[in-house]
Amino acid sequence: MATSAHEGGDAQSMRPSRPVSHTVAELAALTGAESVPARSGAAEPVTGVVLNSREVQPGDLYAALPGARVHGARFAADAAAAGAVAVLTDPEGARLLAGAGTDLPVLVCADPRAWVGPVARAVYDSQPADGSGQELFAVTGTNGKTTTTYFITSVLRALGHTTGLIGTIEILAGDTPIPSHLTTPEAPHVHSLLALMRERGITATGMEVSSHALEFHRVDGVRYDVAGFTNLTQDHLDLHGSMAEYFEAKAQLFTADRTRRAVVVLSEEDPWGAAMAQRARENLGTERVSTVALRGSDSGEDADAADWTLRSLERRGIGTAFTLTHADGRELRVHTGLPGEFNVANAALAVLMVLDSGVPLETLQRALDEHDPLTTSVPGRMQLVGTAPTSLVDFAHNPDALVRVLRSVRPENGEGRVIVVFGATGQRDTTKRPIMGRVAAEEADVVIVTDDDPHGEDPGPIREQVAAGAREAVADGARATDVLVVEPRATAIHTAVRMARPEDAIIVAGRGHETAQDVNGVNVPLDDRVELRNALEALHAHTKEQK
Ligand SMILES: CC(=O)N[C@H]1[C@@H](OP(=O)(O)OP(=O)(O)OC[C@H]2O[C@@H](n3ccc(=O)[nH]c3=O)[C@H](O)[C@@H]2O)O[C@H](CO)[C@@H](O)[C@@H]1O[C@H](C)C(=O)N[C@@H](C)C(=O)N[C@H](CCC(=O)O)C(=O)O
Ligand SMILES: Nc1ncnc2c1ncn2[C@@H]1O[C@H](COP(=O)(O)OP(=O)(O)OP(=O)(O)O)[C@@H](O)[C@H]1O
Repeated sequence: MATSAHEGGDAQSMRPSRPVSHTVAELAALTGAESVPARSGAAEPVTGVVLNSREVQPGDLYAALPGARVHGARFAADAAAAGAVAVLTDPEGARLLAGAGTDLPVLVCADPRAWVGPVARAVYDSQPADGSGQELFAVTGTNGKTTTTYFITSVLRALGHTTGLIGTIEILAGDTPIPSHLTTPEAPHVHSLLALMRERGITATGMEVSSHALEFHRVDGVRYDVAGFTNLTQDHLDLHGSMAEYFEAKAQLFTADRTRRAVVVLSEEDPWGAAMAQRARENLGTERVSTVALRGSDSGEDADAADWTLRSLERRGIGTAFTLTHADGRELRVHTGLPGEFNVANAALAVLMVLDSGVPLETLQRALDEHDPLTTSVPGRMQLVGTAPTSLVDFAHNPDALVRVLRSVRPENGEGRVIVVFGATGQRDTTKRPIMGRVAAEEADVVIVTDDDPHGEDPGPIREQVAAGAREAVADGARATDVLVVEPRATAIHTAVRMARPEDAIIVAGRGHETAQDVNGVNVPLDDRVELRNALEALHAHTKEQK
C-alpha cells in the first residue's frame, strides 16, 4: 500500500479563498504559548497554517514540529523566505531557532502538534460556532473506512445533500478530485478543506479517520456529528505496539469534544466493537450511542445487547439486500450493490450513521428506495475486472480483510478454485506477514506471493516471510496445495490468469486503486486493474485462436 509522503503539491487546491485572519498575538493567546519572543510581527495577520516549509505561502504560520527524522525547526529559514509570518514550535525547536537568525515571532508550546488543529480551525474558521458548517461524519476502524464513507456520501446525496469526501482514494471538495496522499490529511489540510467545502456549498462530508491521524493530532479541533466504528483487527502494530494501544488510539474519536454521537458495529468475531461501544457510552452517554450486531444477529449476546440487528439477508445481483431491525420494532430496508458480507456491515453502519444524524426514518427509507442499490462500486474495493474466471481487485492488506475477501469470492456451488495474488508492504507492521501467508493458504486454493510496496526494504525477504506462513499452513493441512513466489507483481498477475479455469475466482489483493508501487522512494507505475484486464484479454484472445 503506497502512502507516499506529502510533498505539498496539492496543498494550494485545499485552501479556501477567504481565510479569516488572526494576529500572531491572538494565536499565541489561544495556544497559551509560553513565550512569544518576537522581535517583530506580533500584530501580523496569519492567513494560513502549514506543517511543511515547502507549502508556505505569504501570511502563513509554520508549525515546526519534531519529526522521526528531523526537527521542523531546521526548515524555519525556508519558511520565512517563502513568506511565513510566525513559527509554532516546542522548546527544542526554539533552541534550534535561537541560533538560526530568523526574526519571526516564535510561539513555544510543550506539545505544539496538539495546537496545530485548534490554530488551523481558528485561522480557517473551519467549523463556525453558528453551525453554518457542513454535517460531518467520521469513520474509523481497521478495515472498511473508505467503503463506509462512500456509502455515507451515497446516502447523503440521495437525501439531497451536496457532499464532500476525505479519504484514502481521493478528496472530493468540488468538481475536481484532489489526489489523496494520506487516509487522513494533516491538521492544516483538514481544516482548510472543511472551510473550502463550506465556501463551495458542500452540506455534508464523510471522512476517514485513521489511528495515525488520532495519534498525530490530525483531527484535533474538529467536531463530528456522528462517528462510526467498523472493526479492530491486526494492523499498524509498528506504530501502536499492541492491540490494546491500537484500541486506545481509535477510542480517542469517541469522546464528547470530538463527536456528538456514535454508531458501533458489534461482531462476535471482534471483541473490540463491544469495548468501543462501552467506551463511547461512558464518554457520550448511552442515548448518544447506537450499536448494530452482525454475526449471531438472530441470537447470541451481541445481538441481544445491540440496538439494531441484521435480518433477511438475501443475495441480489452481486450485492446483498437486508433489513435493519431495531429492538423497538423500527425497520430499514437496505440494498448494497457491492459484493462481500463485510460490505453489509459497511452499508449498515453508513445508513445508521446518517439516521443518527437526525434524518427521519421514513425520509431515509424513501431515499434508499429511490436510489437502489446503494453504491455499486468503490475504486479498487472488490472491483470486478472480468468474468470466467471471476477476477477482482481488492485492497485487503491485513489478515482479517484477506480472510473475509477470500471467503466472499468462493463460488457458492463449491466448484472452482480461489487463486490469490498478494504481498506485504515493506517498512510497516512486519508481524502480519506470515499471518497473511497463513490465512491465504487456509482460505485460497492457490497462493501466489509477490511484492506490494517494498518502500525502502529489500522485497525478497518480505516475500519469503509471507510465503513461510503460507507453507507452514500447507504443511498443517490447509486448503491450498500450491504456494508460488512470483515477481514482479505484473508477472504474478499474469501467472494467476494463465493458471485459472473459467469456473475459478482470481483475487489480486492489497493495492486496490493504487497506480504506482513505491520502490525505494521511486513511484513505479503499476495498476493491478490494468494488469489483470490485460492478462484476461490475452487469455481470451488465446482461447479464441485455439477454437
Ligand atoms: C509515520 C508518520 O506518520 N510520520 C508523519 C510524521 O513524519 P516524520 O515525523 O517522519 O517527519 P520528518 O520527516 O522527520 O519531518 C519533521 C517535520 O519537518 C517538516 N519538514 C520536513 C522537510 C522539509 O523540507 N520541510 C519541512 O517542513 C515535516 O513536515 C515534519 O513536520 O509527521 C509528518 C508531518 O508532521 C507526517 O506527514 C508523517 O506522515 C507520513 C507522511 C506518513 O506516510 N504517514 C503514514 C504512515 C500514515 O499516516 N498513514 C495513515 C494510516 C493509513 C492506513 O490506515 O493504512 C494515514 O492516515 O494515511
Ligand atoms: N467491514 C470490513 N471488515 C473486514 N474487511 C473489510 C471490511 N470492509 C472492507 N474490508 C476489506 O478491507 C479492504 C480495505 O477496505 P477499505 O478501503 O474500505 O478500508 P479502509 O479502512 O479504508 O482501509 P485503509 O485505511 O487501509 O485505506 C477492502 O478492500 C476489503 O478487502
